[in-house]
Amino acid sequence: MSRKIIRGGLVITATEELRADVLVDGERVAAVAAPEIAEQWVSTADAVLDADGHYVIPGGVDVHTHMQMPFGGTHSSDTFETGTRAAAWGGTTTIVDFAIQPVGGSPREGLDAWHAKADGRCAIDYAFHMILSDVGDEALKEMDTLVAEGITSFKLFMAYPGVFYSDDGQILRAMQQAADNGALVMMHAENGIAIDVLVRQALAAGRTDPRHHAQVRHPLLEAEATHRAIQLSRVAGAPLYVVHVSATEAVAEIARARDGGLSVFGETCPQYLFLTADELARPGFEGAKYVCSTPLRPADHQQNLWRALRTDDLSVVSTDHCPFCFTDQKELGRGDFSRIPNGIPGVENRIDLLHQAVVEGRISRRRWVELACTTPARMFGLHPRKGTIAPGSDADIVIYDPRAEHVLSAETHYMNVDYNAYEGRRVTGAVRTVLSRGDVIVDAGTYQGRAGHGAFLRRDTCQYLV
Ligand SMILES: NC(=O)NCCC(=O)O
Ligand SMILES: [Zn+2]
Ligand SMILES: [Zn+2]
Repeated sequence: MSRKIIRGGLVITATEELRADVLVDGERVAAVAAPEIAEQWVSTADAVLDADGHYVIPGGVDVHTHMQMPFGGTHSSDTFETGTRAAAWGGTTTIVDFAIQPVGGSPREGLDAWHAKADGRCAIDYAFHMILSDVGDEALKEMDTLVAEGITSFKLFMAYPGVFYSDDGQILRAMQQAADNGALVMMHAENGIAIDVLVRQALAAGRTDPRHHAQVRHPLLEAEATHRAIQLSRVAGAPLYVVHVSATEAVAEIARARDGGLSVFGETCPQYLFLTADELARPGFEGAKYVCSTPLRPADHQQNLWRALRTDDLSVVSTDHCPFCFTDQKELGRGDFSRIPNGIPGVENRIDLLHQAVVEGRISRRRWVELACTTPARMFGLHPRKGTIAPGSDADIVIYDPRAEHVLSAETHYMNVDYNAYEGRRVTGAVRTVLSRGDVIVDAGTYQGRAGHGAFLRRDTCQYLV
């Protein structure tokens, strides 16, 4: 087993920042100690990684990705191989992707299909949530078995009628099951029935461009669904995690629930923090690159999202990485915005974008780590194995250069998609070295990882529940 020392860096976790060295023994962190104490490790080490002038942070945990996901007549363009490699380049060492129960099929079929896609192909460790798209007696029973297998969270959709949509009765039943088996229900909270009416009206009136995507997906329809999901979860006695929150009015619903002592949690994504609905109105069909749901919002929503991240009304920043190429996939919705495959790429850019928020004074360094690594790991039953740097944790570690500048671009990114949503944006801070379970997989611009290094993680249940 190889012993490595990471020397001279500033170790940042969600709770502290300290000048310390980190001893890695095999796949795990063996010790974190002051440099004078760590001095004695040097003679027994196989490698010393110099982190002078760098931050030493836990590897990122991205709990919302969609690799190779069937959607809108196509598949998201990153495979587990390309997507996890890109994640590694961007300092993320764990993803939790969404397996999908096929309509008319069982969650088990969905899980088997996702294992087949991911097994032997991932560069970093991975786990699955399960999307329930056909809630019935059998699927509800299977939830219990899946929890026992480490699939401890289930996403339901109040949007996309005819695709993933569940009605309120199905949602309530799934929540009741989760209240019994300890699973966490994740909600795509948009009123899909009302949205579909507005979509039909817009198309009939000839409003077919990408910018109408955000207009029909009204903030109040996000807020209404968020409110309804919270009330259903109260009736069921189950906790609730609302994914990709973008609207001020939806944040207010979550804040009110949390102030009332409910186990309700919110996630947002970099696209809602750094991009606005103006992107959808780009010339020609360019706006299609920015079609995702919930949609990008007008600029005034952003300051509320940032504030909610500071007050913990929003607790996690994930990417909802769901890439579709502009040239041949987004194209499917030319002339009808409702046919544009929904999703934005970002798994490679999250750590850098959030660091930019540190540089700009929006969040602290510890909050950066908490939002991107520690809380997602705790929320989804992966902590303390993932999301922190402590004796016994997996040695998933990023050595981060806080001063290096670089420009986000499709020319240089590793995601398998032909555009970057943040094209041309200059950021301060860059990943230098990435360790995944003790192995160096990225170092100084070279990739040393391999498909199949990443292992499937059986997760515990959410650690925020009382
Ligand atoms: N978010 C999005 O636009 N696409 C991925 C599917 C989902 O998360 O709803
Ligand atoms: Zn969603
Ligand atoms: Zn998603």
